[in-house]
Amino acid sequence: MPELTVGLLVISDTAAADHATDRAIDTLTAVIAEANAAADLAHASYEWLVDERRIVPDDKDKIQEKIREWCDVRQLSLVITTGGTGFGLRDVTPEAVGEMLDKTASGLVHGMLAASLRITPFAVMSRPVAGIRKHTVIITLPGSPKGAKENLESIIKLLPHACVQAAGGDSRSLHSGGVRQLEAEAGLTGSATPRTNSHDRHSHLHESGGISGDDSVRSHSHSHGCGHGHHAPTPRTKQPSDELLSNELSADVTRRHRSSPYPMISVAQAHKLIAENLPLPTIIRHKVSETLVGYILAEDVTAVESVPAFRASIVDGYAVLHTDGTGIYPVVSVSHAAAGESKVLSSGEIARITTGAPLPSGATAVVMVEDTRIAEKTEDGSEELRVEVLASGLENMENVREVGSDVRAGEVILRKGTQITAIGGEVGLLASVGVQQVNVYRKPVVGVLSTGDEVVYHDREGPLKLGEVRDSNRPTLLAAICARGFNAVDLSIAKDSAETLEETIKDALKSVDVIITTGGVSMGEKDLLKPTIERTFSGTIHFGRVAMKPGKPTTFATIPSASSVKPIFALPGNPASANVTFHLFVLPALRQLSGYRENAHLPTIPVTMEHDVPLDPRPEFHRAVVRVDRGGTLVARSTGGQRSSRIGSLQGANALLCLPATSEVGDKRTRIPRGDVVSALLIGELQSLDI
Ligand SMILES: Nc1nc2c(c(=O)[nH]1)N[C@H]1C(S)=C(S)[C@@H](COP(=O)(O)OP(=O)(O)OC[C@H]3O[C@@H](n4cnc5c(N)ncnc54)[C@H](O)[C@@H]3O)O[C@H]1N2
Ligand code: MOO
Ligand SMILES: [Mg+2]
Repeated sequence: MPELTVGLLVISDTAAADHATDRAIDTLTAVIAEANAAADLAHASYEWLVDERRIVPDDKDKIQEKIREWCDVRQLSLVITTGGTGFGLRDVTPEAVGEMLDKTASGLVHGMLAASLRITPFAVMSRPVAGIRKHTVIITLPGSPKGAKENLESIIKLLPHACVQAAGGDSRSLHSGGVRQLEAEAGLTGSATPRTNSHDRHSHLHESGGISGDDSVRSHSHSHGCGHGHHAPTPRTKQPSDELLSNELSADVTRRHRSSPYPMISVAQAHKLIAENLPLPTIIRHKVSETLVGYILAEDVTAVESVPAFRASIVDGYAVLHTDGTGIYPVVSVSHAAAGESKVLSSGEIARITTGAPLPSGATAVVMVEDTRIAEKTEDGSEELRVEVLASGLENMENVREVGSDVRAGEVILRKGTQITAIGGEVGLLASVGVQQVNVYRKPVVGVLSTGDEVVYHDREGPLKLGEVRDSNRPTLLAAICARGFNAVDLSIAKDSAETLEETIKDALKSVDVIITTGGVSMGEKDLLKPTIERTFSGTIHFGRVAMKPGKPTTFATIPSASSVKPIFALPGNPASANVTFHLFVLPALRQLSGYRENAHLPTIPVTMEHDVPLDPRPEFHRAVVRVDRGGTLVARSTGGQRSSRIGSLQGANALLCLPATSEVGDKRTRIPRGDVVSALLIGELQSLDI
C-alpha cells in the first residue's frame, strides 16, 4: 500500500527542555491513525506513515534545519509543525516556515482557521501558514494539543490529494519518502510490496477525500497509466546522519550507535511517563460472582433491597409483647427461619421463634430460650403448650433486627474505586442486597513475548546446543501476570529479525491490550525492538533507558491503535532484570489500566537490614526476603548473588530493597550497614515469624 510519509515537528521551548511535557506527538499520531482507519474503511489505497517525530525549541534556525532535512533530503510527503504560531515574542514558526515555502497554500490556512473559529474566537490569535517546499506539503498547527487536533482533523481528508499533487503527480516521488518502500526497493527487507498503479490510487483518493472534478489529478493518472505498477524502483541514497541511524532497522553493525541515543532517566521519571501515557481504563458490566474478585468498581453501587428485608429475631426463643411482662403464656404459633406467613400475635400469647426468623406481627420483642421454662407439654411430650417467661423489663424490639438495620434499600453500599477483594466482603455485600451486575473497569489482556535467536522453549527435549538458552522469562512473567488476576496471552518466542518481530507484534496488537517483550533492547546489533516499534508501528518511545540496576535498558512505548494507544513494555532480556522491571513498572501500569488510582504502585515499607549490603553506582532494586521477627520488627535479608542473569535471586523473594546509588549517600559510603533501615517494595506476601 503506498505510504504518505509524515514528519511531526513539535516547536516548543518547554517540550524541548523536557520531552516528557509533550502531548502533541501522541495527539497528532492518534489523529493520523484515525485517518488511516477511516481510509481503510473507505478502501482508499494509501496510508499515512509517521516517519519522523522531533521536538525543537522556538528557534528559527533549528526549525529551518529540520524542514530542510525533511523536505529536501528525506522528501517526506507531509510536514506538520505544532507550536510557535501565536503572538508571543518567541513565536517564530510562521516566519521560519514561511521563508522556506516555494508556494503558499492559503486554502489550507483558511480551512484550518474556519474550523477553529467555529470552536473559539481565540482562533484569530493563531498565525498559521501552509504551503509546499519542493515536493512536500507543510502545515503549521497551533501549540495546544486540542487546537492542533481540531485543525488537523479539519483538513486531513484533503491532505492525501494535496500531497499527491505537490509530489508532482508522480507516484515515484510520492513513494520516495517511504522508508519501508525504500528498503524493499533496495532489497533490504526482502518483502517488496506490490505497488499500486497511480491510476488506482488516485481514483481511491478521489473517493476518500470527497474531491471531484479535478482535472489535474485525472489527467495525471491517465498520462502515467498502469505502467507504473511495475516501474523499475529507484533506490534513494541513505543519509548517514546519526539521527537516521538511531532507528534504522538494517544499519550495518559498523554504523550502529556507539552510545545509546535514549536519555537515561530516573525511576521516578519513568513511573511518571508510564502513568501519563497509558490509555484510560474502559468499563464493562460484570455479574456478581466469585469471578468478580480483583475488579475495581466503576460506579457507586446502591442497595436494591434492605437487609434484613423483614423484622427478624436475633436469638432462638419466644416472640412476645414486651409490655406483657413475666408469667405463663400459651405458645400459639411457631416462626422458623423460612419463607412464609406467620399468625398475628395478641397480648397474652407467645410464639416459638428461631434466629433469623420473621417476627410475627403484633410481637414487639424476643425472649431467649434460656430465660424461659416449660410450664406444660403436649400429651406426647414433644412440644410445649405453655411457657413461663422469666425475663422482666424487656425493651421494645429487644433481640429484634429492624428492617434495613444492616443495609437500607437505596443506600450506597460500595463507592466507585473500591476493589473487590479476595476476602469476599464486597461480593458478600453485593449479593446480600440483590445487586446482580456491576460496572467495573476491564482488566487488560497482556501478551508476553520472548525474543532472541538463542532462546528455546524451556521444555524442549534434549541437551542445549552451544549458545542456546532456555526461555525462563516467558513462563516467569506469565506466572506473575496470572497470579495477579490478569489475563495473559502467550505470544511465544520471536527470532531476532525485523520481519518476525513486526509480524508477531502486528498479530498481538489485534488481541491484547498490553504487550510485554523481553530481550533485544540494549546496544547489540540484534537488538531490534526499539527501531521496530518506532519505524514499523509509528510508536512513541517514551523512554529507552532508566538509571537502575537491574533493568537499565527498560523501554516503554505506545503504539497508536484504532481507538487509542496500546502500551508496549520492552523489558531487558536478562531474567532477573525482566522480573524486577515487571514488578516495578509493568504491574503498576496493569493496575492503573484496571482502575487503580493513586494506589497503583505496590506498597513500600521500611525494613531493617539483617546484614551489610553493598551499594552500586546505579540505584539498585535488591531482591530480598522480608519477615516479621519475634519482636514485631520487619527485617530484610538478601537472596544472595544479584547478577541480572540470575533468576534465582527472585526465588523466595518477597521484596525489592530500594537501595540508593553510591553517589546518593553521604560520605561516599559503599555499604548500608546491618541494622540500618531501608525502603522495600513489597512484591510478595509478608511472612510472619521466622521460617
Ligand atoms: N554495550 C552494552 N551492552 C549491554 C548494555 C549496555 O548498556 N551496553 N546493557 C546491559 C544490560 S544492563 C542488560 S540488562 C542487557 C539487556 O539486554 P537485551 O535486553 O538487549 O537482551 P538480550 O541481549 O536479548 O539478552 C540479554 C541476556 O538475557 C538472555 N535472555 C534473553 N531472553 C531470555 C529469555 N527469554 N529467557 C532467558 N534468558 C534470556 C540472553 O540470552 C542474554 O544472555 O544488555 C547488557 N548489554
Ligand atoms: O540493567 Mo541490566 O538489567 O543490569 O542487567
Ligand atoms: Mg542485547
